[in-house]
Amino acid sequence: MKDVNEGYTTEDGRKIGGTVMEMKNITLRFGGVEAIKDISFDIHEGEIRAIIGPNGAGKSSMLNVISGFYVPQEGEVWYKGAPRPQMKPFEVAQQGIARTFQNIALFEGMSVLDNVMTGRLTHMKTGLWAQSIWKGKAEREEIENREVAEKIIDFLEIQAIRKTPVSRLSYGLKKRVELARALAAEPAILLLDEPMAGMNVEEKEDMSRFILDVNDEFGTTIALIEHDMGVVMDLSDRVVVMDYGKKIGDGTPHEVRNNQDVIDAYLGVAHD
Ligand SMILES: Nc1ncnc2c1ncn2[C@@H]1O[C@H](COP(=O)(O)OP(=O)(O)OP(=O)(O)O)[C@@H](O)[C@H]1O
Repeated sequence: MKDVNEGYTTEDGRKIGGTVMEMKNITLRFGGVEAIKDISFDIHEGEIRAIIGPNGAGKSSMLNVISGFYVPQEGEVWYKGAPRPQMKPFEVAQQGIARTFQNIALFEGMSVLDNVMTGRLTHMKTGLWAQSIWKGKAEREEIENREVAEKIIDFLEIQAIRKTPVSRLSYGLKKRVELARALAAEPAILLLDEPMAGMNVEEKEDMSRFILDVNDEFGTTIALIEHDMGVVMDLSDRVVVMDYGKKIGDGTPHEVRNNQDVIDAYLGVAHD
């Protein structure tokens, strides 16, 4: 049942692996509204894959299908060469798919470090019962989790605020802490929901750099959604373009930018 394609080489000479995830003929309806209409695309190991489209195009719905939050009425999600059975979002997370949210979803009263540690939950094997009878194992696990969290905090340059409650941070830093928490899960695929939304130019540049660094340093496969086309073009290896629930373009940023359907869709709507 393997359905893994070959890898490819990007325009700037980076080697990308084979298919790690495949959306096959996905249709998702909310009552009479078809949010996703028969869409297929793949995500390769190690690439940065963007899904873009104007407001209401169906991007969030697609991200929610990937993360297991929505179950499509038609189509299949294939992961690592096999169809993924219907599962709950936490089970999808346990399979190595982590995400950030468009509206920051951090524990505001907790420190940066504690928030990042919550990203390790899917890796914690020792339950409360085991902890009470086998303290050593729980302690070892705690130390390992702490090491991963600290490594990511260093990598994203947030050491100076590791003890600061999240409520006191700027918007841009909160977004970076959210990225840190998702990375703490050491995901195979990282899903970013409009990572640059609401940011100023400097914050956008910082976030772009960190996304590229994460992909480069950890080899993490990244799928992100964004409605601002400009933001993702420099960042992405390949781009899917959605409009009114349909896929209207799929290819390298260069190919997509020169696609007439994409140009029309973007010229036809107001942007913020
Ligand atoms: N839970 C829901 N119930 C009913 N309709 C929904 C629901 N979620 C999304 N929709 C509809 O599905 C369509 C696609 O919405 P979606 O949020 O996926 O688009 P989007 O591209 O992410 O938009 P944006 O850029 O504004 O976030 C829209 O018509 C929307 O109104």
